[in-house]
Amino acid sequence: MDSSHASTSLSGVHRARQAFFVEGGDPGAGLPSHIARSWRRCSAHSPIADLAEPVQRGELSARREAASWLRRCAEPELDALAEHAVGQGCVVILTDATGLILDEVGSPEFLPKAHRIALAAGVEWSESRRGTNAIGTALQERQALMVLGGEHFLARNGALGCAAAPIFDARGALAGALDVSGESIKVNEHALGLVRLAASQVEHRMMSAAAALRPGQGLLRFHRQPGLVGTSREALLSIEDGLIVGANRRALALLGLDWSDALGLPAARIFGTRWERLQHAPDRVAAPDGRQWIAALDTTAARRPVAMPAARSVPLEQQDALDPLLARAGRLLAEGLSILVTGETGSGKEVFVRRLHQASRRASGPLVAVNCAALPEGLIEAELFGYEDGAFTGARRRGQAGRLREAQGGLLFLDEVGDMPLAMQTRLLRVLEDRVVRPLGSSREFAIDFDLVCATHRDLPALVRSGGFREDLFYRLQGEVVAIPPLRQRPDRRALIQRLFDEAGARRKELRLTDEALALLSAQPWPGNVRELQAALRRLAALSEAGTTLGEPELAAALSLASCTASPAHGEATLAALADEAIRQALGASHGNVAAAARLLGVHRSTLYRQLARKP
Ligand SMILES: Nc1ncnc2c1ncn2[C@@H]1O[C@H](COP(=O)(O)OP(=O)(O)OP(=O)(O)O)[C@@H](O)[C@H]1O
Repeated sequence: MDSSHASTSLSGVHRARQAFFVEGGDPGAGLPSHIARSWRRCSAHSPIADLAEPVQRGELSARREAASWLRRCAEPELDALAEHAVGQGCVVILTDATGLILDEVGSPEFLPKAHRIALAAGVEWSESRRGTNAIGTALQERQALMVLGGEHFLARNGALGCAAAPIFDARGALAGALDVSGESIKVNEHALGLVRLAASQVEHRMMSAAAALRPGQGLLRFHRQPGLVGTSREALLSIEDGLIVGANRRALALLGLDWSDALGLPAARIFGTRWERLQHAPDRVAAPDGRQWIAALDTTAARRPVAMPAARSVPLEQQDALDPLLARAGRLLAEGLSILVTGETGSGKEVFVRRLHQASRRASGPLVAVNCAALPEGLIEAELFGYEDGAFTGARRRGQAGRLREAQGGLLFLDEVGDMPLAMQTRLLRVLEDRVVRPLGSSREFAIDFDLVCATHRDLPALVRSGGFREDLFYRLQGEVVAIPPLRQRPDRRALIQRLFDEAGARRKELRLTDEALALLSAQPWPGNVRELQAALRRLAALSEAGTTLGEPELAAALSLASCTASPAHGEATLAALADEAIRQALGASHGNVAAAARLLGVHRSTLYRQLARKP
């Protein structure tokens, strides 16, 4: 906004304040619509205190720790914006998703003034606490915007000018906001453009660094312009098992989708089946709808040791009921014990392991995940222990270090360890005892050093009793057993349902759940646990009209839920029969191809293998 525009709007704002605050009427047309909306929201709130206190220092440290991933990824942008801010006599601010100021840098001349109006670390600048202001209003409106002078709800902030942009994670949840603040006349469209660009660069960094940490996830980078692929202006999609599990805003803008449409969509729907053959080098792809893209796929990131930027503790997910388990497992892991994570399918075992790694002393090392159930028996040995040149004929001629050596200095995650063949168990035990590995066909041994976490949905003690799992390996693996509770038993399931619903598109569409609807959802048996819940909530959000409040009838119309009074045993039996029928149909439609059937069903391949193994 140039200064002439600013002065015109100044008189407009003056009239609007008079109309709204003095005469109690409508602010009128002279005011940007987001400001008028915000004023109305603020006057509906309980009175906003004129003064604001920062949270206690200990609380601020905890909030910074909780947002450490965001802070690390935002550091380069904060530095770059600070250069601009100092020159302009402004400050740059990073907040968390509630609007609490985590970091503030900038002009020594403006900082003391900023502090006088509580624009300081530890103060929450949400709309409900500070009235209309760029941070709180940008978070509320989910868009970059400016709030200048008298547009602030509180008169005491009337000399201030702020431009802020929200920062989103790959699933559309708010992660925080970036803001430039100064005297009103110093903040203009240029500052707004800078924070908007900086926020999208932070999102790009968060998403590409997180994808590199997530085993089994591919990062599809694309654009219409070849020169932009590989830069921070590219569009990004995270893909797991053929389904889109994350997107940045550029990807959504290019595809004309929003998060609730994109998440869960098969990547083939957008790029055709050709996307699976994409490589790291950008290539041309013709989409089924005729559009042309330049795209590249990073799938190797999780396979090779990944250097995270100086990561120490990076709790990617929000705090939840599993935190005490996480802290305990982290301490034992640091003492060199192995952790065995058990839990039903979809309960969040892999998410737990990812968080454990990120909070561990080995967070800057790789996280290498091996799904023992998904590997064909003949290949598991080579995959784990590696092989020397010439150990195989044909296509696999070049040697390979093996997953154990790839995990050097980091964490090795053996998923579905209960499905490991007995011969492999013997070999693994020897490697763990001796801490050296000898690749197939090699005469050399390599020292190994990593933390070990295993997971299984199977009853390992029962397997040991039936001779399917080695007892000595069992004791070696379970330094500690962490049992992830099924969703139906989690004490925080209401909060989890609410959070996942918000992330599934409900916040954006302003959808609300009544208490009864929340109770009904939390009373469901959810045999597929968080995975099933997530899919149901996405469906619910997608099918609902924006702005509606959803009660039991709306839920019943959108989802086929077990009624609260149905006995769990009956509910589970019916669900099992439904699941069997769905599997039969999906396998038929995909001509027996299990990976394709899993994609059709929207479940992980290993889950389907397991279901099939269970069937008589
Ligand atoms: N705390 C959480 N917050 C958000 N999403 C979660 C959480 N826990 C699990 N999920 C989601 O639920 C799904 C299943 O989680 P995950 O893969 O970790 O389960 P799992 O127990 O390893 O499943 P399986 O045994 O079938 O491999 C994933 O899409 C994951 O993102």
